Amino acid sequence: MILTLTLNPSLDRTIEVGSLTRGAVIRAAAAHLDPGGKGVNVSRALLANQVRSCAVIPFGGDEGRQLVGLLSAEGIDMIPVSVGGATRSNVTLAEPDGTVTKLNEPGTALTPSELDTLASAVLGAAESADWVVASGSLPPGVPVDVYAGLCRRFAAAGIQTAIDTSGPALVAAVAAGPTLVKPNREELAEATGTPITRLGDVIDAAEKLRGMGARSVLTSLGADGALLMEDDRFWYGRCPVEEPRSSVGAGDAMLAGFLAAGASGEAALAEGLAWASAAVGLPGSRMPAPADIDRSAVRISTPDPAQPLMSGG
Ligand SMILES: Nc1ncnc2c1ncn2[C@@H]1O[C@H](COP(=O)(O)OP(=O)(O)OP(=O)(O)O)[C@@H](O)[C@H]1O
Ligand SMILES: O=P(O)(O)OC[C@@]1(O)O[C@H](CO)[C@@H](O)[C@@H]1O
Repeated sequence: MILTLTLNPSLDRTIEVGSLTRGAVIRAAAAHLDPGGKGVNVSRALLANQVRSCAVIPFGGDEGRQLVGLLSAEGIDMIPVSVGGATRSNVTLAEPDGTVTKLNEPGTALTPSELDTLASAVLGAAESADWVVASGSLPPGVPVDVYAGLCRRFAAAGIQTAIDTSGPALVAAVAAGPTLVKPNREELAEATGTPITRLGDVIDAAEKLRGMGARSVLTSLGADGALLMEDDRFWYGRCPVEEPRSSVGAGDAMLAGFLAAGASGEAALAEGLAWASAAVGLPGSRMPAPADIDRSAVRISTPDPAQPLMSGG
């Protein structure tokens, strides 16, 4: 079973627009509402592919009740912890060429006692978990070492941990020795203080992150694919998408596919890439089901360190 913790979940509203013009009234072509937050998405992708998972989330206000309702309707196994503040809403503006612009609210603060309740819920449920995935930003006021503290407790109990966060929370968690981290290009550059413009920079920075404490590093590189580094070995892969619709949640789908396939080596990287590109071809932050996933387009190759990275970050 894979347990996920999302301290800052969201209602994800995706609005499809023809183009973006600042200051204009833009008439939307379509809109979608999805349950959101990085760990929530990992659980949704796992459920869609019949892999057991349980999502721990705080929820509050009308938005929080709506989030729990949407997750219940999807059949997600979850431990919702009621909190005083309202769950945030995040908005994505999606253009026809697949470009997405995201507006993420900060989220509402968790009190120390709410944080304790959430930590107890995770520690209790983790007894029957193979992995604990802690993902996403921290709401205001939550200490930056919260994931680090959990990593240490799980390591002592022999439970594997995967971390997908950014900034100081990522740096603190890495120092606590997680089994796996899943930065994107920007997060890897920030955590290591290294500019990343070529594939060789990703290899060097991932090695640096391993030196800082992470056991394996799965770096997602948008349209440039992903690079997995573990035990001094690395693999690079890509999976082109013919018609990108929304990359929101693609990194979460990648992490879910990677964990579902054993979380190590070329085969797990290939599965993560297949799930991620399937997510990119779907609207909003919809997670791919088996019928959406095409493994035939995945290409794993020896990385050329000089290869420039084309996608942003
Ligand atoms: N335009 C694209 N074409 C092909 N694959 C893509 C594209 N965008 C994303 N991907 C796939 O999705 C993976 C995750 O994308 P990205 O690096 O943007 O993750 P992320 O920043 O963690 O995203 P999120 O936080 O929204 O989940 C990439 O490694 C790649 O495999
Ligand atoms: O603000 P955070 O926590 O960094 O990211 C939140 C978020 O952008 O991540 C998911 C996609 O990965 C979305 O469902 C959600 O809106």
